[in-house]
Amino acid sequence: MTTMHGNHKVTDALMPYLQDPRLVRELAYINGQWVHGQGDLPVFNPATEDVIGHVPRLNGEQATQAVDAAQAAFQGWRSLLADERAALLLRWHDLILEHREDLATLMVLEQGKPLADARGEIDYGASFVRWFAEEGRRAGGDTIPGHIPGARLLTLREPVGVAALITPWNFPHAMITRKAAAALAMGCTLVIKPASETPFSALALAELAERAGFAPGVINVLTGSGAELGQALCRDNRVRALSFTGSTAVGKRLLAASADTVKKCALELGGNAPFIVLPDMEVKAAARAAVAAKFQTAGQDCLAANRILVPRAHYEEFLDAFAGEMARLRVGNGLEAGVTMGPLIHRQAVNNAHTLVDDALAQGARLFAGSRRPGPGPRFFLPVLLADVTPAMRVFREENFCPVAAVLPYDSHHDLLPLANNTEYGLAAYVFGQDQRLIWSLLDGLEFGMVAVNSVKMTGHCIPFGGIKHSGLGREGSRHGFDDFSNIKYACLGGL
Ligand SMILES: NC(=O)c1ccc[n+]([C@@H]2O[C@H](COP(=O)([O-])OP(=O)(O)OC[C@H]3O[C@@H](n4cnc5c(N)ncnc54)[C@H](O)[C@@H]3O)[C@@H](O)[C@H]2O)c1
Ligand SMILES: N[C@@H](CC=O)C(=O)O
Repeated sequence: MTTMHGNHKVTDALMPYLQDPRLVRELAYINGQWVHGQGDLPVFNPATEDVIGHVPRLNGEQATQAVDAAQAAFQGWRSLLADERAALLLRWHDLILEHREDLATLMVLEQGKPLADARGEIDYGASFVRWFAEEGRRAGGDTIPGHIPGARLLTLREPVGVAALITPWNFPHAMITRKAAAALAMGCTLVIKPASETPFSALALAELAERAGFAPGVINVLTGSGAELGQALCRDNRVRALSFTGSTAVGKRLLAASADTVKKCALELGGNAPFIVLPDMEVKAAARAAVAAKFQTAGQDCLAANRILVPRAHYEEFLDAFAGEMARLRVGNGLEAGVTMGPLIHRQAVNNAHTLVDDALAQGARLFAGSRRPGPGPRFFLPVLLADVTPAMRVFREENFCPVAAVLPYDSHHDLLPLANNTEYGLAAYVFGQDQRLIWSLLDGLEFGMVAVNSVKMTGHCIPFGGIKHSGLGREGSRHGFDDFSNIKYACLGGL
């Protein structure tokens, strides 16, 4: 059922939750128009499995129409002064924060994370919009001390043109703004394809961008099958940059599909973070940090501590402390006060979690704490602590992306780098301890794009976020965030 708000159809399932129901858009956004598709896709609340709304299933032809619109808008957008683009971005930023509560509530309803985490993501996502609005004012080129008599040498930093952004469901707001803000500030125009599980966060961003005054075609949002729409965007030669955040498997397919059109490809892919506890680390503090690093976003986080390495001398003590901290987690509907861990995104994710635990137990792991009983709904998985994990187990080799903690002992610090680096992934790693010599030895030897020492919090608008190996290409945020959306043009002015 729906209710009209002006010319705005809003699903009744969401009405009671929002101050501004017009933020809910059940249509895709192309060239400043809200459009239907070839049928509709349901959007589910993962905590209750209620259908909270529908979005259109667009086809490849409509993806091409979106690229048409972005291409048509590009010259006008890039020709604005950096200050003019910045003003629009800051207006968008302000509108996002003005609607923080509604955006966070909408995120809980479609993604499931606790409301406090959703509010945090809105703040995190908005911080990229402000950051790149300001950085865009300083994104110039260089002059070069020359080697050619009578010539002056310089570089110009130029927007690539139309950028396609394909984003995941686990951070349905911030993974869009982290890309979109950099691309827009640089002068690119956008075609955004959010995850089908969480389209409303993306469409609400488009609604607020429209209110901020972005011209038609500058920002376009497609809804529908990732495979169909993604392929259309990859094949389109006018799309000059593809920025993808998602699984390594899909990222590899998109990289291959972009080869024929030689696009700039930025890939933010999966992780398999080691969490290293050094022998001089206070055990209870290490356990508290490890629980926070493991169960953030119910483990559905690219930065989640996937493998926890503990010195054998403190092993059982750590397991007890970890179990005690894990027991404090409150699993439930993200809208309920006090809930600290929500559901997984779909039933398949729950099945995957059980399969990982079964595989580990079959190979000798210990179920040290936690329960295999059902949670408060079909998409819930209660936290589990596995001890005596080995590199032979899937829970060690794969990105778990669920609330299953995998802990293993080590005997010597010489074991740490071989264990930590024993993965195809290379996104993030954690080290907790005081021995500076050992910390620096690990910092030098860890094959990861980001290393956090004595801190679970590592991410933010000002840091170069990204991985190496099979965790991706490129960096988002920081001053490096423009690289994936710009080209450097060299100019040699001779005969002077
Ligand atoms: N490195 C990072 O910054 C980062 C951040 C968040 C999530 N992730 C990773 O994302 C993964 C979880 O997100 P997910 O389940 O949405 O990933 P996913 O790869 O299944 O989907 C990501 C996006 O790609 C689209 N997609 C799916 N198949 C496609 C195809 N064949 N062609 C084009 N597009 C396609 C989806 O619709 C979605 O929009 C995890 O591996 C996680 O580690 C990484
Ligand atoms: N937590 C990550 C998102 C990955 O899942 C971030 O902060 O970017």
